[in-house]
Amino acid sequence: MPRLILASQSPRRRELLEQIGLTFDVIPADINESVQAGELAVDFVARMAREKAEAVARQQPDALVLGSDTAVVVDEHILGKPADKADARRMLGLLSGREHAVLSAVALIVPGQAERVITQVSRVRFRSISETEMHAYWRSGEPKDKAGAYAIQGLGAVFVEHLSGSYSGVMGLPLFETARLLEEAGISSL
Ligand SMILES: Cc1cn([C@H]2C[C@H](O)[C@@H](COP(=O)(O)OP(=O)(O)OP(=O)(O)O)O2)c(=O)[nH]c1=O
Repeated sequence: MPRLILASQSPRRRELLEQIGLTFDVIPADINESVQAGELAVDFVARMAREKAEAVARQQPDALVLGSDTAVVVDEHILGKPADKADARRMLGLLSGREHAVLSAVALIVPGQAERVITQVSRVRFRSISETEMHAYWRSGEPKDKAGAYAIQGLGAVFVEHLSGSYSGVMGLPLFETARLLEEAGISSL
């Protein structure tokens, strides 16, 4: 069995990949995560997932490497992780009382093969969030390292009126798409 590496520092991604019974190592990728002028959100997340996988594959040329990226998109805004409390407040204000998209891309590099990327799109509708709740939510510590300043798997679940798409994708690693990529490469969960 070839070695599988998850190119991520995210504890959520590690838990999700463990959920489908895979054995793997974790090596975080250190890349520049800024959006290029005029770049569409779908292109941005796919490029980030690819660049994370490529950065680790350069150090580990014999391994299969998975990279992933998640962004929350509302209107033309791509929301990454909030810089501080004011930024989290801004993001939650944009998400309050309406629907947004969560884009999660996963890239797989297999030695000697063309790189593959799948981008999964979910739609999430939030109820209205009051100013008091935004402050309380920030104080919980949860928004800090999450795209869009919320976590569907945590306290943020109370805002989620409706989800269509992939719960694991919103959390950071779409498992259906990930399993499909790995199966094509000969790694099966079952
Ligand atoms: C929307 C949402 C995001 N998130 C998290 C998943 C990701 O960890 C993070 C998005 O940031 P990313 O920049 O995609 O990932 P990361 O920096 O945490 O990890 P790495 O780049 O090393 O792979 O937000 C949740 O945990 N729950 C949610 O509901």
